[in-house]
Amino acid sequence: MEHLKDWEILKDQLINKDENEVLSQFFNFAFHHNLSIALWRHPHHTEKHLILDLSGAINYVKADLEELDDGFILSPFSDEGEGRNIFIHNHLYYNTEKKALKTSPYLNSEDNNHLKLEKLLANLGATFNQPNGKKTAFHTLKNSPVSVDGKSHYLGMVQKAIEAIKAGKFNKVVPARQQKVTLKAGFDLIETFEKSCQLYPNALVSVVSVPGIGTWLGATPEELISFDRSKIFRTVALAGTQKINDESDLMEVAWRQKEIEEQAMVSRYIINCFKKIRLREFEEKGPRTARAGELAHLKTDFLVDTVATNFPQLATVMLKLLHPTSAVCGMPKEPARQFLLDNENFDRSFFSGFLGPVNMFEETHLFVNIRCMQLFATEAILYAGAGVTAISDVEKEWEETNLKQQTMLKVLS
Ligand SMILES: C=C(O[C@@H]1C=C(C(=O)O)C=C[C@H]1O)C(=O)O
Repeated sequence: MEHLKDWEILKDQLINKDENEVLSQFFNFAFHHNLSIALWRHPHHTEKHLILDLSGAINYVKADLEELDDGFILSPFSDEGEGRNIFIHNHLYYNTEKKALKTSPYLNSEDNNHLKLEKLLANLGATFNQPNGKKTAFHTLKNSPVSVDGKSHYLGMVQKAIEAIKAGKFNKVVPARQQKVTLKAGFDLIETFEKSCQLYPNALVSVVSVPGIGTWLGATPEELISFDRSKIFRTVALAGTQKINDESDLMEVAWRQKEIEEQAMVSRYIINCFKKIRLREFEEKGPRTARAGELAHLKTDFLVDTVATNFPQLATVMLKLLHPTSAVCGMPKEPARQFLLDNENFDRSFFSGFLGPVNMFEETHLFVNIRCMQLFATEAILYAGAGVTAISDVEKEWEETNLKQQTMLKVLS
């Protein structure tokens, strides 16, 4: 195949280049050719994965994991009609440690796209021949959302939530808010991604950029579901927040009743989902304290052997039941979601949705999209929510959203 030859040349060009420059060139290429691109680094790992979708289309899919090819999924908080999930195909894969490039079998097929793809690959080769020097380009929406409510609106909403809980409408709700930040003059997407990787080793750090949809960057500590090569399913109950510093000993962190109950609700929610599908054999570990940058959370791990339980579609089934979890929406789910729709005054879009690699090297790792921001040409919108229960204090919940937004403010500074 002709293009494989091009590909080998490209590989030679990449091998001696600076890592950030290579990543930046991939984004510039995606921007100029209107292609979707995703870059991510797993928690506790150093290698970075990048995929490029050469189809030039926005692919909307259902989150049926068994049906999907290998790629990266980006899903909104609210998926009313289902099928609003965006899928980035793994047509082209780059790994920073192996310096390896892999093309999908799709590229070798003789279909109509073949010539277009060959041309794109040749162009990509040319991109790497040019000196970079410029900032990284990325897809943006023209207008950033206009309404960003301030503190008084948030405090009012939390107060209203507490009253609704006391009136028995629901047990917990997670009101969120936006914060608009002007990007500093020298802002660079790849440098910001790198800084996030360094600051947040326990997080899934990712950047996703899709034409007509925009660009999201985040460092999330919250795994929604994972399904690995040994067919083990995992999920976590993560909630309760307090500030810690770099030297804090996690064993020494003490929790108040409010956080203990709040997190127990998330655990109960997961166990109820298992009950609904009559799954009795699951392992539960925790809760214990987990670090997310300068924040501590309470975390319980759940694990299921899908071979032993004979439940190969567990990940897809649980994904539908779990999302949006009571960690980012509330409990029970429906009245909490309705409260958020009625009171938040903004579209959460992909905030508190989920994202991550699907069927990549036979593994799927989906995370809740928190500690993230939506990037525009000159500004970013940061998002954060806080879990409200009957014994919440309005000022403390506001402060908690500030602490969570610090995660991204720190990488922008
Ligand atoms: C909603 C967010 O985080 C979630 C809510 C938490 C809480 O209420 O204590 C803690 C961790 C996350 O599950 C966020 O970061 O915006």
